[in-house]
Amino acid sequence: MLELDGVDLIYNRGRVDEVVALRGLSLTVHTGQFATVIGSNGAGKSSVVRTISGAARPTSGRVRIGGRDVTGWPDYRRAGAVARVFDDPRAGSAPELSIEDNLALAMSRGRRRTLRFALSAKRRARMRERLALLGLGLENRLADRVGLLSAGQRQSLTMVMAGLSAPEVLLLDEHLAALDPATAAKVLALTEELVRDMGCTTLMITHNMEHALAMGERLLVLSRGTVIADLDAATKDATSPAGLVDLISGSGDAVSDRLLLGHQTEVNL
Ligand SMILES: Nc1ncnc2c1ncn2[C@@H]1O[C@H](COP(=O)(O)OP(=O)(O)OP(=O)(O)O)[C@@H](O)[C@H]1O
Repeated sequence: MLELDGVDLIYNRGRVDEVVALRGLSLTVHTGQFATVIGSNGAGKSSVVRTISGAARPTSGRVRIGGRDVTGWPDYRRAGAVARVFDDPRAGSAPELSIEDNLALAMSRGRRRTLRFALSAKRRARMRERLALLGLGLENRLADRVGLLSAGQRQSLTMVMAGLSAPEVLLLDEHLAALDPATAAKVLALTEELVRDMGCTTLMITHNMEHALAMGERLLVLSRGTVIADLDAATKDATSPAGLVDLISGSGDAVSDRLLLGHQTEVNL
């Protein structure tokens, strides 16, 4: 279970350029629940992700993972509990290392295990099995350097790597944003499968209203650093992109171009 309790995050506190990115944000995401998060530019989506991953420390409030208070834990200490997939497909893997070595590192992430342990025959079989799920043939290219892969292949690999580290919380931080629409659709389908397979608590940040509505069983709408709407599966199913636009603009936030563009791109496909 992931819990944020009265979290404030203030950047540049006490300076003229002070920004309140999160204000009194409280949120409970139950174990295994898959929630999507949407909001306009500057709503606080990245700040939520950074607060959970440990990249940013809240100014006040608590963060708990699996009942443990991790508020004061830096990101490296949370590595075994939290996996984050970034928008940049290059960010999650080492280009000079082989697919196999990248996966081995992912398996040992946050644990006291050596690379040799990670490369046992059993582990290699598990890698192959996971890669085969992608349907990209990567299971037969274990020795290839990751730098040779396309953006979509690399982001898919990053997703598999995130799963291998067996995190309690998976943060998908606009992980489709840099992919072309066709590749994004493939990685999206894969996301659904991997998240189900991993069974971990998942937050997927997106600018794409269709994706926010279609994925997961809960939708959180952020505005000005707080949750302004928390839709359960049934309400989400009954909500249209136009309804989401109304929710966001009703909160006083401008509906950013990226939200609208994402919507139109999907509609035109
Ligand atoms: N490192 C930082 N220093 C100062 N202000 C910041 C910093 N990071 C974010 N902010 C500000 O905090 C607020 C929330 O930003 P955040 O990046 O969390 O929003 P977001 O919803 O992810 O936006 P976007 O969709 O545009 O990426 C914004 O006003 C932003 O300008």
